[in-house]
Amino acid sequence: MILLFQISFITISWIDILDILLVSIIIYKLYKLLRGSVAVKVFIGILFIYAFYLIVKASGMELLRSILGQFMGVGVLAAFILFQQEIRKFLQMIGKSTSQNNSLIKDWFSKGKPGGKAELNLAPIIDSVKIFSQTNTGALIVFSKTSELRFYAESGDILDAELSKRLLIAIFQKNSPLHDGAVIVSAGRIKAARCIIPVSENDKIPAHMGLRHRAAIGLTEVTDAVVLIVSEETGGVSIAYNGEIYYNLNKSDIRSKLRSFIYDDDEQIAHEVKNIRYESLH
Ligand SMILES: Nc1ncnc2c1ncn2[C@@H]1O[C@H](COP(=O)(O)OP(=O)(O)OP(=O)(O)O)[C@@H](O)[C@H]1O
Repeated sequence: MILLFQISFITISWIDILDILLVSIIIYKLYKLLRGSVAVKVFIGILFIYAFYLIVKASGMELLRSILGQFMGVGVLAAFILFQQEIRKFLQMIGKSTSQNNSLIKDWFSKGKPGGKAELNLAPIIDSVKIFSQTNTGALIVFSKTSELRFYAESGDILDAELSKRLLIAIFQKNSPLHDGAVIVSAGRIKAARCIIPVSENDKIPAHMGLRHRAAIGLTEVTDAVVLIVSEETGGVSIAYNGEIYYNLNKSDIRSKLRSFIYDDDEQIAHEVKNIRYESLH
């Protein structure tokens, strides 16, 4: 092992630095994920007990070490049961960044080749959203990017139908059996309707945003999907992406936001477009 430096009797190597760095990143990511939820208190409690266990172990207190050791063994199992949802979110977050990197590599290789990315026809979406907004019809439309979102599509009814204004209007009509939940659009087709998507637990989401908006934000926290929301209450149109929500959008904002987020095009410029109400939830 390559020795880096020594502080009294402790020798520190590059591996130790890397080890500390990786553990700090994992703890920070976990804390960020749990922040605002009840689980954060349990997480901090476990961290304290573990730190205490390490001190007891290093100081050679055998009896206390063996008691705490037993507790830590059961504690790991208990943590898996207690944090089921958070662990799933954490793994989904890792999966999200991995699939984004894969798509970057794919895009890089497909540069210049025609048909690298399927072109989505935005006209039926913009036209139907205009009608939903004018008639105060609630709608939740998910656009998949690198993942087909099969898991979420299967929570609803699979349609695999051509994307059209008429079909979108028929689905979200208040007396339609498919109007509840989200529609998933993937590869330019309506994959499924009545889908259940994960609800965000972010406590920075304004109180006036209900479950429809929370679910839209929630899905974009764990996938790279873009979600369009029409409020049943106000007719207002919002777009959620990457855990953030952009609201009170007009027709041209909707078009430009959808374009920039779905095709990762001019994302930064779109961020700075004036008059767009943007809620930073991070
Ligand atoms: N987890 C979910 N997945 C998919 N759809 C959901 C989910 N939770 C709620 N919804 C949809 O949102 C509707 C309820 O919306 P709610 O009124 O609570 O939200 P909201 O954000 O206040 O929207 P609105 O402004 O339209 O009232 C449900 O009827 C359902 O269609």
